[in-house]
Amino acid sequence: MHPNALLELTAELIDSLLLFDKPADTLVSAFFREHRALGQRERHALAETAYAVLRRRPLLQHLAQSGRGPMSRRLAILAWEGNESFLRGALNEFELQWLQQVKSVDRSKLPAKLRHNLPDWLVEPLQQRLGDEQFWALAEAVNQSAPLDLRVNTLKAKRDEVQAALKTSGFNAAPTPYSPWGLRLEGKPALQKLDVFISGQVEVQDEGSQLLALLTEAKRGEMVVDFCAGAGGKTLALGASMRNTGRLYAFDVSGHRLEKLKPRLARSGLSNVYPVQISSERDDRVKRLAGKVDRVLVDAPCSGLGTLRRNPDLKWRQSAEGVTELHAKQLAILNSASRMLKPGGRLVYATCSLLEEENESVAQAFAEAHPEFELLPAQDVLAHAQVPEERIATLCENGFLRLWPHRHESDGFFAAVWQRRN
Ligand SMILES: C[S@@+](CC[C@H](N)C(=O)[O-])C[C@H]1O[C@@H](n2cnc3c(N)ncnc32)[C@H](O)[C@@H]1O
Repeated sequence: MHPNALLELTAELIDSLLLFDKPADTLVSAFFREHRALGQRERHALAETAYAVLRRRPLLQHLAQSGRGPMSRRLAILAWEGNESFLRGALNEFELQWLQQVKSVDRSKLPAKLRHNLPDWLVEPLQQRLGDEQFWALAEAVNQSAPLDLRVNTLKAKRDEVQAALKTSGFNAAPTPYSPWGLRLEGKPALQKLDVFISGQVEVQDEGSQLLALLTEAKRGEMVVDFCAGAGGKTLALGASMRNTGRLYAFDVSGHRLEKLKPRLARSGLSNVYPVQISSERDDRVKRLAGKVDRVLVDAPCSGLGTLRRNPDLKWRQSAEGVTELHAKQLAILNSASRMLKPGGRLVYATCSLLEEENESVAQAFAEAHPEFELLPAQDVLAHAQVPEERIATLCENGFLRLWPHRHESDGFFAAVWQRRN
């Protein structure tokens, strides 16, 4: 495709993303379906450039003011993530000079909000929690793209076998530092074509998500509920750690998300999973399981702010008011889900949010209302779960799991673990 045509298409995509009416990944997928002729490299440049605009929107909009022509084209030029000389082939004389001039701006002298590129409502709680130095490290980390992590399906293969098979196919992967199931790939190969993927030996799953399933420690023959299963990333990990025995219910209010679990289940070789669409957390099927379940994982709906590396649009689509509503929803789901546990049973509450309001504050409200649940320090649970002992301390704060993109190279996650007293 001619450079200018690709730049114009990129500007068109940016225009649609900046409406913020749908998730960016949904819009990008729909855009690629509409433009089937685009090659792999063109898609990469287009999507990465559009995501770069979402990541650094305040900075780029500020710098773009001095240019000419449609704003989305200026943003695409400034954020361009493809080949540099290809871009130059798309620019007119004015744009070439302008780009040169903008590149010479000393960005370290710009106001803080143009350097961290986060909305005010998010800056305050994060700065308060982390202090200045860590806050800036986090702001930098969430503006990078995330590595590609795989979880090895231990029902079908061992981690070192998959690592060797990937190497034979020309891909380098290293064991993840914390999860005993994880491999981190170099680059971003098209996995769908690889044998290890087709045969269900691996699934794509961020290392942080793997740690949530590890905290649940689902065992052979147990009755387990993944209460907010979605497309089943954690369900698959739980089913494998149950060695395909017992009963694993995958609940979710979204039938559409549960549908996406089906092909993944087929690849995984699991036959102990029962997907169930519930109407709400108060569904009769939830009530019927009261006091019967060994382990419940509540991977609650949340702001997703721990996944900003993958979903940078979330910082512009979420709000302080939205987070307050989520807190109430999370507590309601956790309360309902907790009733299913039998004495001695384990409850895990998790989010991929960075904010205390969705994390410690929900855990604290739950604990105050439920003295029948005793907190199990996350560091003790992780020590059982084959996470390397010497690394566990860095993963936990005040007895909770707390993962941060700038410290752990994973998405941001929180988890609290309780046991129901006898
Ligand atoms: C963080 S996502 C789950 C991701 C999933 N566990 C995974 O590993 O891929 C939260 C899920 O909660 C579901 N959800 C929202 N409200 C719910 C409710 N009241 N009861 C159960 N699930 C709910 C959403 O549909 C969404 O799929």
